[in-house]
Amino acid sequence: MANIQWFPGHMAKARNQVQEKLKQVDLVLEIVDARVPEASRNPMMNQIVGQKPRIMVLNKKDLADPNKTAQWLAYYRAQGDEAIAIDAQHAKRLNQIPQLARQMMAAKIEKQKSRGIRNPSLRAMCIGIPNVGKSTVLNRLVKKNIAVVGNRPGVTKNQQWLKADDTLMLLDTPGILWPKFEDELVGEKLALTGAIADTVFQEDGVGLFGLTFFQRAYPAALKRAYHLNDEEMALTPADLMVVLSQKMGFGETFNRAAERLIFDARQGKLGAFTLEVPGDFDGHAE
Ligand SMILES: Nc1nc2c(ncn2[C@@H]2O[C@H](COP(=O)(O)OP(=O)(O)OP(=O)(O)O)[C@@H](O)[C@H]2O)c(=O)[nH]1
Repeated sequence: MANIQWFPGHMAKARNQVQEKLKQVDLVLEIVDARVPEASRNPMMNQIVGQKPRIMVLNKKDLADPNKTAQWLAYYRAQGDEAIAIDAQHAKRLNQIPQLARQMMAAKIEKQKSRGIRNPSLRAMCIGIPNVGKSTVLNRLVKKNIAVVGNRPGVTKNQQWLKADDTLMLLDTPGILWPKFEDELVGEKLALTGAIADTVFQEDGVGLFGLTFFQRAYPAALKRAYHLNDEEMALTPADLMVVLSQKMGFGETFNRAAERLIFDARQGKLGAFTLEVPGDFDGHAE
């Protein structure tokens, strides 16, 4: 959907940078958006991370469907990773992450101690596609506002070592790992959640995608948010969009209703939602 011609070259560069730095760390904190845990990953992430121990951090859990978050946590644990769901924006502290890192790496810590290292520390790299909340997570972990937080995808640029506590050092992503947004479904999911810039997608397509999804997966929330009756709820998504547009006072201008629906979904007006579930990345299975 998006005209992103530079994708392959940038990706190779970022992948090499990450792989180089991975040699310096004991484990990886992979940050994803809990609403789109798979769509918000770089398509090469598993190859890039390889055998490094990993904690999957499902961030923005406040915006995600708790039942589906539980399914994703179980899924990642079954794959051999550790997994945790957090709300980095509102959490005061994120002590669970260093704790989990220490549990995972207990054998290594013991080995260091047996070699006489009194205060062994772990090194972790924090990776994730733009806008999943890496900077917010890092800020919470180091308890200072060091990393630059922005709501524009691609704000994190420089790399630095940060101290979470005496036992955990953190490295920010050295490059930008983009999602697979040349895949239309992935692009639509990322656009609806606000992970990609508004300039690279068409509102009407993304709005219709969102409406179709909410009609199917969260009908009660949709009905409540726009005061829809059963008859309106039974319309096709395209016809329902026209009804919404009229209700919103936009006449039959599809675009503005689509834009508003995207805005409302991102703001949480349609409730907490998750666009995909393990084993069915269309997100429709319950
Ligand atoms: N609701 C909610 N918003 C969050 C959470 N974590 C981060 N955000 C918001 O998500 C947006 C992106 O957060 P950043 O920390 O800048 O994301 P990033 O991954 O560092 O992004 P880049 O700098 O683009 O790589 C900001 O508006 C944050 O306030 C969360 O747990 N819940």
